[in-house]
Amino acid sequence: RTPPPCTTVFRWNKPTIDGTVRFLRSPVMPAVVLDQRVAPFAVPAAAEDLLYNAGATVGVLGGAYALVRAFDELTRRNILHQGLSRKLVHILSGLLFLVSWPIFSNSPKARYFAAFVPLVNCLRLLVNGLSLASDEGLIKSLTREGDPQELLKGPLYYVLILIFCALVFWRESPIGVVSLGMMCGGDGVADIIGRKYGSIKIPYNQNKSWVGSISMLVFGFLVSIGILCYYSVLGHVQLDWASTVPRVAFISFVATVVESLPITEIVDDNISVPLVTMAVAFSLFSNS
Ligand SMILES: Nc1ccn([C@@H]2O[C@H](COP(=O)(O)OP(=O)(O)OP(=O)(O)O)[C@@H](O)[C@H]2O)c(=O)n1
Ligand SMILES: C/C(=C\CO)CCC[C@H](C)CCC[C@H](C)CCCC(C)C
Repeated sequence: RTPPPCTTVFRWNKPTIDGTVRFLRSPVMPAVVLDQRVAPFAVPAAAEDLLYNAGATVGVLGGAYALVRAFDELTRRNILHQGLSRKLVHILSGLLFLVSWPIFSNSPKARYFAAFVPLVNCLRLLVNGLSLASDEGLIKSLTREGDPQELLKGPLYYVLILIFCALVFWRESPIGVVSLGMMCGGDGVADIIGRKYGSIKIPYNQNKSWVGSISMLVFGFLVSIGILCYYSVLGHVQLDWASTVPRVAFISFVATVVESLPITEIVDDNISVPLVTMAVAFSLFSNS
């Protein structure tokens, strides 16, 4: 069948939802105009979409592996303390995962390809946490004391939240973005700043400090707004910023209060912070 006579802005074969191989001008990538009448052959869009997303998954998996290995190496060489390395992996993994979401296609199935990355890491954590294997680099860069069973707590909850946000909220909703912004960006920075400068403790929790909580509030808010701007520029979300900014600020405040509570012994921050953030964000954004 002769392809329709039309001119298309070519964007690296990023297929679209309705099955046509229609290309969108990207604010990020250079655009090349291609006349489909001279296209050498047409690959079914579904197959092209699958190959495209599979490639993106492999690339992001490689990035995840490289990130953990890099911090393992920095810890081995005593360039970074193990605790700081763990927190930096905590911050960067989730935020870079969010940054990677627009790489995937516009297909409704793209979120499953993205979620496969934290799923693979979830299996790595389970296998090593149950001592069925022993990836010393993984254990050293993701645990406080080098105990493999630590992988089955904070890190495991962390990747499960990444999977949940990718599948349930994906790029179209600010809820997943803000939840991960507060869990990864906010909580991670609270630890780093709080440990170093947190001499004035919070009255109701002597393990947390004012400067740590304020750092979480500010950094978590800025990261969430930054990622939402990034998604907005790429066309994944359309937000009324006049109402979005105060809503994200309020959500960040609530998440920070929850993180400051003396409940770590009962529920891990990697569960309480994102779940409360999701609940508040859902109530504030679901009617918009
Ligand atoms: N609002 C906060 C949060 C953390 N901290 C500092 O960071 C340390 C670790 O914080 P916490 O969030 O409890 O870390 P964990 O979640 O237990 O650490 P991990 O993520 O490594 O499990 C605290 O003891 C404290 O010194 C702080 O001062 N103020
Ligand atoms: C130590 C951590 C949490 C405890 O508070 C972080 C655990 C990190 C995971 C094991 C690795 C997760 C990788 C991401 C799913 C994907 C990152 C992709 C990006 C391109 C680097």
